[in-house]
Amino acid sequence: MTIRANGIHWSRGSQSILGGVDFDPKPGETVGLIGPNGSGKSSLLRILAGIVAPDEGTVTLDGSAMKSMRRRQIARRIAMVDQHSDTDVDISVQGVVSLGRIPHQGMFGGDSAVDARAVARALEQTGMTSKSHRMWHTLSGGERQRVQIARALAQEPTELLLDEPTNHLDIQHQLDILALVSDLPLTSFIALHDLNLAAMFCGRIVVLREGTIVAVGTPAEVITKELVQDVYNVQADVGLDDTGTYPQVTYRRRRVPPSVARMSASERT
Ligand SMILES: Nc1ncnc2c1ncn2[C@@H]1O[C@H](COP(=O)(O)OP(=O)(O)OP(=O)(O)O)[C@@H](O)[C@H]1O
Repeated sequence: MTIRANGIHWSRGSQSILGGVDFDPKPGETVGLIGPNGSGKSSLLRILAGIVAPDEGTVTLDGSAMKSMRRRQIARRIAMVDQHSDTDVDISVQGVVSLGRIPHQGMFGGDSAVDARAVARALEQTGMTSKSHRMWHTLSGGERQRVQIARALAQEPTELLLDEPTNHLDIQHQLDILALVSDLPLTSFIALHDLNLAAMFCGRIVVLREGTIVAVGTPAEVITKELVQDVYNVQADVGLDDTGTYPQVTYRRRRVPPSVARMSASERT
């Protein structure tokens, strides 16, 4: 068993952000969460991570309600990388990644050899070993992203939640990080905007629109030209990759409406 969402509702003020989300992933599967801006992907990930409590519904971990679990218990299982991880503290790359070990340490610290091995492995997996002594604030955006992923891997979670993990990454690192995550023997939820990467690396795709799930299935079942048109209001062609394994989307360029085309550049901004 793994994380399960049952009838999740979450509102802020008068805005309903998640309106009844049910999802029951298979242990070990890589789930891609896709949907337009503001459709509720980050909110759902934060609820699944136990960071935010839903107004209605429950999240369970191996059948136990997460709200009845202690923070540390949850942190030993679930690691999350959100979109805006940052710190003002003067801390090295190694220091950031070592934070992932805290849930496994008791009052007097943990097994330092086990912790050091987990940190070294996570740095290696994310290609950050050579920068382990650099200070966090000197890193590029993509390097910071990889360090946050290393921190989550050092946590040795059984469930990994990643919110737009490929933001800031060059194409090589996008492919490497998603290949790494999809090969790990853990259940992962990855919010992604890139439908082609979602199709390549996720075993199942969940599509959110305005806080509700509108489609769930394998990439081939879900990523269709009709869905891209319906959910994103974009025309696209959807074929299969060279190996015939997963769908690949080619977007059609939108025609600029004549009224906008006639405007000068300064009027457009
Ligand atoms: N704490 C909050 N208070 C008020 N509104 C919120 C809060 N968190 C999220 N929202 C709103 O909920 C909606 C869903 O936001 P969320 O960040 O979950 O969407 P998303 O699908 O991750 O979007 P994006 O693709 O742009 O990252 C948005 O309209 C957002 O403004």
